[in-house]
Amino acid sequence: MDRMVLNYRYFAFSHRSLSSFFSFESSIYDVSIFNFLPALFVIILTIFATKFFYNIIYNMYISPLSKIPGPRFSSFTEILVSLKRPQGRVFEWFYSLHLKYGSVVRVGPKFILFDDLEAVKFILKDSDMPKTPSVAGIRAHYSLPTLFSATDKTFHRQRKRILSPAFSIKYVASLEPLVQSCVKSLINKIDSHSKLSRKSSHSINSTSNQFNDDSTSSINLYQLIQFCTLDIIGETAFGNSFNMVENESHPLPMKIFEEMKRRVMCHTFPYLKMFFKKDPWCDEFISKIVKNRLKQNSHTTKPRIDILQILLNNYDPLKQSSPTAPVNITDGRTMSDFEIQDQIMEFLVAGSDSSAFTIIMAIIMLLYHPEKLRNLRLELESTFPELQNRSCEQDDDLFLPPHESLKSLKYLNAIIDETLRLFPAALGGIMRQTTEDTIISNHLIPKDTIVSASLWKLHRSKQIWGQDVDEFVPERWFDLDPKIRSDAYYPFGNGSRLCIGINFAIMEMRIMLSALIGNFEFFVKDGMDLQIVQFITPSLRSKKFDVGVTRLRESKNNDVNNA
Ligand code: HEM
Repeated sequence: MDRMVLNYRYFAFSHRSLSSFFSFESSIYDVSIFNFLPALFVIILTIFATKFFYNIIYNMYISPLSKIPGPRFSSFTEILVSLKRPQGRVFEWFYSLHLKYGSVVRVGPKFILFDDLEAVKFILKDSDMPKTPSVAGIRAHYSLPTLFSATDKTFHRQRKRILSPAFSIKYVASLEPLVQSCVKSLINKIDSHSKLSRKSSHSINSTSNQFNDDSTSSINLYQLIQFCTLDIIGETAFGNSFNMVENESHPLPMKIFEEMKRRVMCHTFPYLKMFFKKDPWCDEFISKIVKNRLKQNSHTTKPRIDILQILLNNYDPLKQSSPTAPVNITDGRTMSDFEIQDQIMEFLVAGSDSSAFTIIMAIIMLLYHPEKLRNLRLELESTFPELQNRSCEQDDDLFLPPHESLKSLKYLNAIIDETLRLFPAALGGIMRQTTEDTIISNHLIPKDTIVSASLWKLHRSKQIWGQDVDEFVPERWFDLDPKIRSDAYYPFGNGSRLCIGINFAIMEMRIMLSALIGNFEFFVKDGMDLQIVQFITPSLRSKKFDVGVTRLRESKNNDVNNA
C-alpha cells in the first residue's frame, strides 16, 4: 500500500513537473521552431541532395556496373527506357545500343543487356533467376500474380503445375479438330473474298505479287489471322469460339491492345495513373465467359476439361474477391474470382497475339521472297497430291491438312523457325533479376540488378548465324548445328519459364500457314506500313496487312493464260 502511495506520489510529481516543463518551455519552443525551420529545411535538403548526388556518383564511377558501357545518362537513370516505352520501339533502341557498345550494355543504373551466347544461356537456362518485379506492371492489380507475371518461385511452380495438363502434347493433340474448325472458317471467309475479287475488275500482276487496287476485294489479312487465333483460344480454352472470323469484326483485339498499353503506361508512369482510365469492356467480356460456363456446368455432371474448367476447379470462394484486400501470394494453387478473370485475360493475350504475329510475319516474308513461297508450295503439293488436281469452282475443295502430316514437312517447319528467329515475340528481350552478386560475361553483377537476354540481337548474330543473318533463309535450318538451335535460339524462352503454349502454338501455326499458302495466292498492296511495335506482345503498328487474294488454282490458270 505504502509502495502504491509512493508510486502515485512519484507519478503525481513527475507528471506535474513534466507539464510545468512543457508549459514553461512551450513559448520558447514556439519561438525557436520558427527560427530553426529554414535551417531544418536546409539540413533535410542537404541530406537529400547529398544522397541524390552520391547515388549519381556511385552509379557513374563506383558501382561494379560503372565499367559496363552504355549511354552516359543511363548510368544514373532509367528515364531513357521509360521515354522510349510508350512508342513501343524499345527493342529497336536496345538493338542499336548493342551495335554501338557491344555485347554487354548498361541501360539503367541497375539494368544490363546481354547478347552473347553464354550469358543468355546462363540467364535463361542455367541460373533460373526470377522475373523482375516490373513484370507486375502487366497484372490487373499489383498484388495479384498470374502464371506469366509471377515472380515468386513457389507461386509460379504451383500455378504452372495446375495449368500444365491443359498443355500436354497429348491434350493439345486432342484439340486439333477444334483448331481445324476455326481455320476452316478462316479459309472459307478468305475464299468468299476471293470470289468477290473474281467479280471485281481490278488487275493483279501475279508474277510480281503486286496489287494496286483499292477495291473492296482487298482483305486485312493480319486482322483475320488475329481473329482466327482468338477464335481458336476461345474454342479450345474457354469452350466457345468468339466467331470473330465469321462476323469479320469484333472489338476484342483492339480492347485487349488498349488495356495492355494502359497497364504498361500505368507501370511506366505510376504518378500519372489517374489519367490512364480503365475501360471496363474486357472485364465485362471475360465475366460473361465465366458466367456462361457456370450456367453450362449447372446442366451437366461431366464438364468439359479445358483451361477455363481448370481455373474454375481451383476457385476458392474464401480468397479475397477484391484486389484491394491483402493476398497470400505464395499460394498459386487456388484462385479468387478476380484472379481467374486476370488469368483468362493473360491467356487471351499470350495465346493469340504471339501466334498471330508470327503467322503474319511468315506470310509477309514469303510474299516478299517468292522463290521461298514456291518452295513451300512444291513441298505441300508433293505431300498432298490432291492439291494439284483441285478446281476452284468447288466450295468444298479447300485444302485443310491434318497436323500429323505437317509435323515432318521440312520446309514448312524451317519457315516457322526462320520467322521466329528473325521476329521472336520477345523482341525487347527476356528480363530476369539477380538474387545475389553474380558473375555474368566476366562482369560482377550485384544483387537486384535487372539482366536482360537480348534475343533479337542474339538471333541476328553474324558470328553464330553467318553473314546472311538478316536475310530470310529457311534453308539454313536444314543442316544447322544442333548446338546453335539449343543454345542460340530462344523464341519460346527457356528453363522453368518456357512458354506453356509451345506445343499448341506450333500446331496452330503449321495448320494455319499451310492452309493459307495451300489455298490462296495473296497480292501485296503498295506502300504498306510494316513497322513493328511491341508493348507486351509485338504487333504491326498499323494493325493492317491489306492484300488482294485469289484461289490458287485460279491464279495458276491465269498464269497459263497470260503466258
Ligand atoms: C508463336 C507463339 C508464341 C510465342 C513466340 C511465345 C513466346 C513466349 C515466350 C518467349 C515466353 C517466355 C517469357 C519469359 O520467360 O519471360 C512465353 C511464356 C508464356 N506463354 Fe507463350 N508464346 C507463344 C504462344 C503462346 C500460346 C499459344 C499460349 C497459350 C495458349 C502462351 C502462353 C504463355 C504463358 C502462359 C507463358 C508464361 C509461362 C511461365 O511463365 O511459366 N504462349 N511465351
